[in-house]
Amino acid sequence: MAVEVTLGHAAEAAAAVKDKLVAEGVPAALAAGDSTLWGPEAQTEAAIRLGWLTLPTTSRELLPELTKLVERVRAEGLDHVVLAGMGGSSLAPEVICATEDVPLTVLDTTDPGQVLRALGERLENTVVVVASKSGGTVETDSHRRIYEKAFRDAGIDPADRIVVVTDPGSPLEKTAAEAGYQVFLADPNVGGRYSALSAFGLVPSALAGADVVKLLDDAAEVAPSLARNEGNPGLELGALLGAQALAGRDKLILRDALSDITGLPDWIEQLIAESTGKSGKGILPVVGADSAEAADQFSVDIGPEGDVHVDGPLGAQFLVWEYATAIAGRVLEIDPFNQPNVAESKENTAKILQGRPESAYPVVVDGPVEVYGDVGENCDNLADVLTWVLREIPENGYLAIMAYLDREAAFDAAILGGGDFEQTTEAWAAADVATLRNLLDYRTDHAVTFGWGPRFLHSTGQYHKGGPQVGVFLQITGVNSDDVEVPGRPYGLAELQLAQALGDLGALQSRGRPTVRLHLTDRRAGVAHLLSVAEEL
Ligand SMILES: O=P(O)(O)OC[C@H]1O[C@H](O)[C@H](O)[C@@H](O)[C@@H]1O
Repeated sequence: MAVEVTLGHAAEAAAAVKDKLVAEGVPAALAAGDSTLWGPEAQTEAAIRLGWLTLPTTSRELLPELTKLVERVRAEGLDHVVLAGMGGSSLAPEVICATEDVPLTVLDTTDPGQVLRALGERLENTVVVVASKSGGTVETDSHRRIYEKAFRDAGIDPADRIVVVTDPGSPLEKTAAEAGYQVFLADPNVGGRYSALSAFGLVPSALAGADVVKLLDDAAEVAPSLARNEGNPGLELGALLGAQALAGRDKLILRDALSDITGLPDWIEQLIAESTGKSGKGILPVVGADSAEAADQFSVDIGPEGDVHVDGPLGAQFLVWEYATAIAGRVLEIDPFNQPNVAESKENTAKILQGRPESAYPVVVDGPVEVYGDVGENCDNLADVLTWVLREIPENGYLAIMAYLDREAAFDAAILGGGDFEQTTEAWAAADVATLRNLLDYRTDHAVTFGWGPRFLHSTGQYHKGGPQVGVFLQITGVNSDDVEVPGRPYGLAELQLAQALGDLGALQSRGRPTVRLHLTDRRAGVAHLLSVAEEL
């Protein structure tokens, strides 16, 4: 089944951009892997970043070894699959498994409570995929160390339970070889966010029980159309994204609209934000909003409905969105394969971990919520602070909420509450800090994004620092009652989590953008207070 892109009211603007791309011979050149399409400065990187175009075929080489691994894991009754991976090393498997409704525990967090929950769940039946292209990502390295210790403490040999996916020659490949872990080497000519159909997408998904052959088949079916000038969904979509951004509609509202796919917007968010958000330009994906409300926004729905929509099976969607993002990069004249500003927050975090964060004093304390930052003088309570934050958003700007908390904490509240489906959903929303996005969105026409830290650092984090400097940043941290030591490191997850939050805050502040940190001195009460204040604004 192919992918259908319906452009609705946006068709005319996209057509002009598409005609230019066709006249320049771009569709066939991109499909053939031409690394010159993004200009001389981008060429060296592009030359080693176009391997995703052929993954629907080349990834099949992995299947025999992967099938054997799946059989072994099944035979041993290991039915709790944990994936430790950040950004491009976990976002695709999360969508694949959610879509196929097979359970996968994704660890892309440094929240001690969230990691403890995963550790506490059926360790004796657990297999862990440690996925990192670079092999040096601090979160994933920490998770590997933590699970190694947990297995050893339980009398389990980590070599029986840890599977590694990485690039050839990475430090993780070396560590894995020394430890005797099974290693799947990924294609090094594929960047992290373009790696959905590589070993990074396939290994954890197959272990969790997803049909990865179908994924490759669906992608292979759409691949030939990507060389065409007409009937090329990647070209249509790329021209649309580029045309909208050039016209000032650079906030992309992404919605799941009655598709069979669950959660694709979160994967697209990383692909588009990291690929386009640089050199003061870019497209900001907004996940969770109901509709485009302002002149700088436009909506694309995933599924068969909506004015502008993209419909088709998941494997094909991956390839089409990757192609479209590369096309949008050409239209916007940026390099869609680098992420020049991601390292900055990581470096700040490393510095904070080496020293001690400077102690700061809250400018406002409102119940279980402490407020840090340069908020206006007349801010006496949380309501004033939130109002100030909303007023600071400039024309064509946006608000980014970034929560370094436990992504699953609200599930506990919902389960504890009992009740039917509706009551459970309500209890969950009332305890989920992500609900703040909807509440603040309701108070402004500007785009409001929500990201879980440190997950978003590997996604929209690039855009916030490298894209147009029109963001206002609301960071949320919380007290940790538990901690998890990171074996072999002088810090635990709680310290790492706070250092990541403060490291990114520093990077945003250095750009002169308004930044506020809300610190919850009691997490549950803090979230409840924050939501009730936002509701009353
Ligand atoms: O797979 P890894 O090397 O661990 O990288 C995980 C993530 O790290 C960085 O933040 C990159 O900007 C992302 O594109 C990448 O997906």
